[in-house]
Amino acid sequence: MDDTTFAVLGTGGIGRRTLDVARHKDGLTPVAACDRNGVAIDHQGLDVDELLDATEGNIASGPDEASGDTPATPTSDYASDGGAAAAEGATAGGGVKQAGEGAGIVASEQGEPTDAPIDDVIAESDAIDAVLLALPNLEHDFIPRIAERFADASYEGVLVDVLKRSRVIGMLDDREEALVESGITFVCGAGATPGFLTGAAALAAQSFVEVEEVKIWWGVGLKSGYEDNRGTVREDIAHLDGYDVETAREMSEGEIEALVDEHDGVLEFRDMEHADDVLLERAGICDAEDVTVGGVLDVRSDEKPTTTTVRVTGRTFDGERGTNAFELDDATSMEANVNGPALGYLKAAVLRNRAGDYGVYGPAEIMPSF
Ligand SMILES: NC(=O)c1ccc[n+]([C@@H]2O[C@H](COP(=O)([O-])OP(=O)(O)OC[C@H]3O[C@@H](n4cnc5c(N)ncnc54)[C@H](O)[C@@H]3O)[C@@H](O)[C@H]2O)c1
Repeated sequence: MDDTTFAVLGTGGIGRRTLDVARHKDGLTPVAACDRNGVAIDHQGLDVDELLDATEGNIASGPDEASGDTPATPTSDYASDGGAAAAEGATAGGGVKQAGEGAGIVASEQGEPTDAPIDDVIAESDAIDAVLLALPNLEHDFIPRIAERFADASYEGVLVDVLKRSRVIGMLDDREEALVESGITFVCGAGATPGFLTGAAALAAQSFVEVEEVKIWWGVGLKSGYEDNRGTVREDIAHLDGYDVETAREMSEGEIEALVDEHDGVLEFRDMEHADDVLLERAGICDAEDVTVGGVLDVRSDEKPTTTTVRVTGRTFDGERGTNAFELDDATSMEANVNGPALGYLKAAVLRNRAGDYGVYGPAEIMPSF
């Protein structure tokens, strides 16, 4: 495969690791990255070492009145900051400011401050083969609206997101005509779950002619990465009983810490609204209602609190009933399991895009078909 130029929107916990992991994949050149305050663009290739050093413990995840994109609907883009309200003025790792002017990418020699980071990347998108969206999605239509903006600019290339919630997929489908017209191949939900584990379920289903049940159970230990993964933790809280995206978005950092304390740092989730269900249904593998997703997040230990597994139960053509299981090693981190697959799906999508295959795909569709 020829060299692929790519951009990362959002350089928080996930986006920073995307740049890091991409160095270990063949033929990927990062040419643009942005966060809520700034943008870095170099068509010859960004200096990833310098960018990662400058943003270590300094990811601009908190809100900043002057920041964000030039929003079509200001409240939505503001809300999509990961909502880390009380991170304003907070310091992390070596006392580097996390919010306000000077936070995030603008601390890099390659970064420029901007009021419209995403538009700045779109303006350069003629020379960008693929874009990975590592943005928070506390506003359901945030990522679909960004896809629309790329289509409005007649972008021809790949978009990949790592979103989690089922209902976003329908919003992308609603925009599919515009995406196809523009020449966009969009792979949605291409992180770990959904993403890697959805793809694993699609593969595990190949033994069967009828799938009865898919059970996804994940474990994440985040002690060392908690500061750098606040967006992810906040979005996960929205899946707890008694919480939703609105309440999670409004919580102050202190309230989040109190909630984490109440649970001794360990949050357990059952029946999460994760898009694995609709993504498996759209690939024809099973009904969405036959998929359950849950897991355990420990923000006080790097050890995974439980082993991540995918179990697919079904019937074979010759009348047997069985369960195929896929298990991740406890030594593999959440970041490794989101970014390896996200970049893998990105590369697969570039091949499709170059073949003229446009539209919205889920991770289970870029696998053997059912
Ligand atoms: N599918 C999976 O398995 C999986 C796993 C982990 C995280 N995620 C998702 O990844 C996403 C990112 O999580 P994170 O922990 O990296 O979040 P984060 O809060 O650490 O980082 C978010 C980044 O987006 C930037 N940003 C926010 N609003 C912006 C805007 N309007 N314009 C430009 N940049 C903006 C911030 O400055 C920051 O750099 C979340 O939606 C999370 O749910 C998915």
